[in-house]
Amino acid sequence: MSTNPGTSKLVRPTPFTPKRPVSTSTSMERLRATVTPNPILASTHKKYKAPISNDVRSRTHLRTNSSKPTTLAPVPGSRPSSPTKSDNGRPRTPGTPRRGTTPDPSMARATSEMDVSNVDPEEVLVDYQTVEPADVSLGEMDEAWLKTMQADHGKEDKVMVSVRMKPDSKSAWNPSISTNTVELDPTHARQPTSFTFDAILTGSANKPIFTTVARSHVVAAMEGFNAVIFAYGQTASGKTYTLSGSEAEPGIIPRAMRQVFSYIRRTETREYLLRCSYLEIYNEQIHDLLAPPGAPNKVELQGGTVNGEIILAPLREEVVTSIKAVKDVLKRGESHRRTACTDWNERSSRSHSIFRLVIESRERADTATNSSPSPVSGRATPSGRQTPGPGGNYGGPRLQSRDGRSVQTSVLSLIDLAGSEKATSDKERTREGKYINTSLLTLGTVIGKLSDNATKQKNDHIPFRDSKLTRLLQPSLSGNARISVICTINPDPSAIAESTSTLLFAKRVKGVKLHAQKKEIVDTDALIERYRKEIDDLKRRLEEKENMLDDGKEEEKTLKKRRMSAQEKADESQAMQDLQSRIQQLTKLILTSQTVTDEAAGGPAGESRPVSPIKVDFDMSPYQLHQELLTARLQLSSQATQILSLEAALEAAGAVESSAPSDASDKDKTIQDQTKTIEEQAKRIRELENTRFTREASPSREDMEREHRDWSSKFDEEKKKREEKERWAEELVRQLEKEKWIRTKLEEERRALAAFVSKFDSLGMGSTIPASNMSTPVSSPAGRRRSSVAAGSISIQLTGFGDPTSSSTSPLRLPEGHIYAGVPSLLEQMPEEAWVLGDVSFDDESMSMAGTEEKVPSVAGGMKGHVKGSGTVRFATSVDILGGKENVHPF
Ligand SMILES: Nc1ncnc2c1ncn2[C@@H]1O[C@H](COP(=O)(O)OP(=O)(O)OP(=O)(O)O)[C@@H](O)[C@H]1O
Repeated sequence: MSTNPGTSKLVRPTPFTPKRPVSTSTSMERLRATVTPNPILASTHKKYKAPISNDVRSRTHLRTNSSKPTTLAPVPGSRPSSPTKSDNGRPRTPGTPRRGTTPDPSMARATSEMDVSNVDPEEVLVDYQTVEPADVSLGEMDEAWLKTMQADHGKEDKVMVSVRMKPDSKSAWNPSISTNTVELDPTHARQPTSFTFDAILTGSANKPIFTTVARSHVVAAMEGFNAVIFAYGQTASGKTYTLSGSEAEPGIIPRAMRQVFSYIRRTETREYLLRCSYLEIYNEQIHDLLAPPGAPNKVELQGGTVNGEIILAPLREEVVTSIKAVKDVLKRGESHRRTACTDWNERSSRSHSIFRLVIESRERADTATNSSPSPVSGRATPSGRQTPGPGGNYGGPRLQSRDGRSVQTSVLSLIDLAGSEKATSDKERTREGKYINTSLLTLGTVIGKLSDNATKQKNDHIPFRDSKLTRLLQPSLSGNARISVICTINPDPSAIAESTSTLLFAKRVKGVKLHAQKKEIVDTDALIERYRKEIDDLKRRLEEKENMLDDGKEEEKTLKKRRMSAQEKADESQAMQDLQSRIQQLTKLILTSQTVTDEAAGGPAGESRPVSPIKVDFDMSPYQLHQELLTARLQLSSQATQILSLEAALEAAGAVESSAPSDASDKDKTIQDQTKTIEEQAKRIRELENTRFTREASPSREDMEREHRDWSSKFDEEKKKREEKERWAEELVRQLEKEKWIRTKLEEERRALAAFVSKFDSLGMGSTIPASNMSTPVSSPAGRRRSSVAAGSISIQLTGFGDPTSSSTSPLRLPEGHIYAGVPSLLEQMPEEAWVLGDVSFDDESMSMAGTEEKVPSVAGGMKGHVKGSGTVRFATSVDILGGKENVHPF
C-alpha cells in the first residue's frame, strides 16, 4: 500500500475489533504524541468512556448563566434595524447575544455578541474589498483550473466518489492511485475483489484530499449550484479527520471556508451574504448546534418541501464575514456535538453533523449593467422577493434583489456522518449505535434505489422519509446538487467486512444521477422589462417577415409565394408561429409578473387588468420553470396552428386583404378574435364529436342488448329442449325398468312352466301338454310331422316365440334356457352343411359353438338338450325337422 510520504504513522489506539476494550493510558499518550490536538475539538474531547447525555453537555452549566431571553430567528419581512458596520468600514460578524457575565471566558467567546435578527443584510455583505488577505488561501484556485472546472458545471451528472484509506501498517487493501483502484490483497481474498472510483486517497495530509474531492464543489456552490460533500465509513475510519481535521492538518470544512473567501476576493463583480448553520441528527432527532445555551435546540423537519427545499425550523443561521467568524461558529457547534469514547474510537461522533453555508450573491451595484431604475409605470420599485423560507424559521437575513440585480442562492453542505459500528458493551452507546446504523442503512437503501432508478430508467418510490438523514438530504440526493462522497476505510485486516460494505456503498452512490441547477431570485420589475423588450423585438421580427411576403404588387406577391418551395413555406409558417407563440407567452408572463408584484406590494391586484391564467412561481427552480415553459409553449403552438389554419381559410375567402390590420396591436386583436372563434369552433366540433359518439354508441348498445336478448331466448329454448329430453330419457328409463320387470316376471313364469313341462316329460306325459300352455301347434298331415325349411332359414320356430309365418326367413333362434324335449330325432335329417352361428351350446350334445362358426355335425337320432347361451343356427340347405316346431319348448 502506498501512503503519503509525509504521513506520520499513527498507531491505532485499539484494533478495530471490539473484542478488547481500549487501553486509554498507553494508546492515548501515543495518540497525543502523534497528532496535534485540534484546539476546537480539545474543549470537548472525552478522554474516558463516559455516557454523554445531550442534556448534560456543556450547555447545562451555561444554562445557569442565562439571564436574558434568547432571541431566535427573525420573522421574514421584519425590517432589520441596526446596521453592524464596524468603525473601519469592514462589516463585523454578528453573533448570538451576549449573556451578561460568563464565568468561562472560552464559552463567552463561544456565545455570540449580536442578535442576528437585527442585522441588515446590506451591512454585512462581503465582497472582494472586504475580504481580509489573511482569510484567503493562496494558490488554490489558479485561473486555468477554474476555467476547466467552470466548463464542467452542468455537464457533471454523477456523484464524485472517492475512497480514503487511513494509514495503517498492516493493510489488507492495495490502493492504486494511478488507476484509482483499490484491491483486496489476494492473501485475504477468496476471489479477486477490486473497486474503481474517481479517486483513491491515502496518507494523513488533508490538503490533497480537499483539492481532489472538495475544491470544485465549493466553487460550484459559489457559482450558484447546491453542493454537498459528505464522509461515509465505519467508525474510526477517519471521517471527522477528513472533514474537520486538526490544527496541523485542517480538514475539508476549514479549507472550504478559506476557499469561499478566496473566491469572493477574486470576484470583483459580485457581493455576497454568507450564513452558516450547524445541526446534528442524534438518535433520530435534529438539534441546532448553534442554538444559544438554554434555548430549545430541537429542530423539526416540516411537512413538505418549499420549491424542493427542506424546511427546518427553528434553525439558527448566523451571518459570517470572515474566517474568524466561521471558526467561532464551528467551534461553538463542535462544542455541542455529541461525541463519546467507544470501544473503537476515543472520540467517536455519536451523531450525523451537518454544517451548512448559505451563499447569496448578486451583482455589485457599481458593476451592474442593468442598474437603471425600472421603467415600469411610475410605481416605486418594489423590493425584491425574499428568499423563500419556512415562515420565519430560518434564522438569517435575506439578500434582496435590487434594480434588476437578481440574487443567486445556493447551499454548501458539509456532512460528517456517524460511523457504522458493531454492538458494544455500553448500553447508551449501543442505543446510539442502533440509530446510527438504521439511518445509515436507510441512506444505503435510498442510494441503492436512486441508482437503480437511474440505470434502469425507472421511477420507483424512494423511501426518503424513513430517516431524518435521508429526508434532510432528499433535495440533494434527488439530483439538485453537486455531490462528493468520501468513503473512508480502515484497511486493517480485522475490518475487511466493514470496508467491503463501505466500498459497496460507494459503488452504489456512483450510480446516482444528478442534474444540479442554479437558483436565481429575480427582480420582477427587471424581468417584466426584459419580457417587454423581447416582445418588441419579436414583433419587429414578425412584421419584417410579413412585410417580406407582402412587399410588391399583387402579381409579385403571388409569384413570390409560388417560387417558395413547400419546405420553405412550412419553415416560414413555423417561424411565424414560434414568434407569435412567444409573444403571447411573454404577454401572459408580464401580466403574471405584474399581478405578483402588485400583490406583493399590497396593491389592488387584478382590478384594472385581466389576471393571467398562468401563475408563475418565481421561486421555481430554472428546471421547473423550463418544464412550465415547455408546457405553455406546447399549448400556444397548438393554438397558433389553429390561428394559421383560420388565417389560411380567411385568405382563401379573400377576406384578409380588406380587413387586414395595419399595426401590430390590431393584429394581436385579430389573433385574439380568431383564437376565440377557433376555440368556439373547436368546442362545437367537440360537441359534435360527442354527439356522434353518443349516436354511434347507442345503436351498438341496442345491438348488444338485442343480441343479448336473442341469446337469452335461444338459451331458454335450448334449456327447455334439454329439460324435455331429460324428461323423455327419464320416461324411457322408467319404461325400460318396467319392461325389465315384466320380462323378469315372464321369465319367472316361463321357468316355472318349463320346470313343470320337464317334470311332466319325465313322467312320460309329453303328449298330453295342453295346447293352451304352448303355442298353437302347426297342423301336421301325419302323426310324425315333418317341418320343412328353406336353405339358410330357420327350421324350428320356438313355440310361443316369434312369428311362425316368418320361420322360412328367420334363422333359428335358440334363446338361452330352452330345451328340446320329447323329440326323439329333432334334427334327424340335418344335412352336413348346417351351420350354427353364435354363442350356443347344448348340454348333452356335441354342439359347443361358442363364439365361432363351426360346422355342426349331423345329429342323428335327434337331440335333446338344454340350450346354453343364445345364438343362431343357420342351415345352408333345407332341413326337415322331425316333430315340427311344436316339439321345441321353452324351458
Ligand atoms: N488519514 C488519517 N491520518 C491520520 N490519522 C487519522 C486518519 N484518519 C483517521 N485518523 C485518526 O483516527 C482516529 C479516528 O478518526 P476519526 O475520529 O476521524 O474517525 P471517524 O470515522 O470520524 O469515527 P466515528 O465514526 O466514530 O466518529 C482519530 O484519532 C484520527 O486522528
